[in-house]
Amino acid sequence: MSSAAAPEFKPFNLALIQLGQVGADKTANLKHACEMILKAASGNGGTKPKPDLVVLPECFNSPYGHTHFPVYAETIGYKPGESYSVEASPSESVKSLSAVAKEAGVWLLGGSIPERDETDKKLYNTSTVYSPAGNLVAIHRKVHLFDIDIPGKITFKESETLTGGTAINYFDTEFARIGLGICYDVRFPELAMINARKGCQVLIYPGAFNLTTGPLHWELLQRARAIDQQVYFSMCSPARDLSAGYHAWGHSMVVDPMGKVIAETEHEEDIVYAHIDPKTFHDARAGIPVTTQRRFDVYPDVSEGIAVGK
Ligand SMILES: O=C(O)CCC(=O)C(=O)O
Repeated sequence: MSSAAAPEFKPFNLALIQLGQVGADKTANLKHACEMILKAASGNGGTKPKPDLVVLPECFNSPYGHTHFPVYAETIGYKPGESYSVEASPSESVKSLSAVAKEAGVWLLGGSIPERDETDKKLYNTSTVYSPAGNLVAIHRKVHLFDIDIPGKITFKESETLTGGTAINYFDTEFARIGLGICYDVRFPELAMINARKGCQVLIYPGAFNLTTGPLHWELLQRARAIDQQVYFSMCSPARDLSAGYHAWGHSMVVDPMGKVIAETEHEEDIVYAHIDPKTFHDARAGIPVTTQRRFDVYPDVSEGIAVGK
């Protein structure tokens, strides 16, 4: 995490892994995720450009549901601003993701996993991010917990076992500043707004919408966040598994700063590739200059005084 000026936005290639086969066996889930990361990083065996950044979905190492979180939770022990040793990490998932990021030579946004904090004894839904050298460089704990009740359709209560994170997070690469969020976080424009104002050119949220809200809101919310912040916006979902307790919508996608969906898949396991072009970002902001037309004399700047990553 850096509070310095954002890196110059350069073209890069992104790959989203819409991961399937997420079952009860965590070691098998991790093994499959690592195989798919290597496949994505190879550009699908050379048919696609090698990605600079690879992304996994929300809750990729365990079944999704509040009863599973305490069973699968791992201690990570990452503290922003402090050095972190992957070798000494108590987390099997951190060790595996670090090793595969290094082997593949890519930035890796490792979806999210249930995390147990040994200090406050609480559980979080946490993303971890790795550099191509395999260093753990950032985490994001889902801020807004998925507690909804649509009678006859879907009732879900993450807060039965999870606690919401208290920080807004991004990470810097040599090609962009990337803002983080997880799934339900997309419904809260303030989070995206703050990261965009802090210089993020790209926002990526691992997510797992469902068959009720997915068809209505998954694409709409991403296009809304892309347009209102004039950033690239992307969400990476698990594949749909109708034999699992939670049925994910799938449709992992990438939206450009004009709100155009530039890459998308259906609901099976797949890898979505996208080329991220800063020209679209600069053209959107030059042509529709809302980023310089804000009226902070009429309403407050929500990013004012927010320390990202703290
Ligand atoms: O916001 C939604 O409709 C779905 C959110 C969700 O599935 C999640 O936060 O995990």
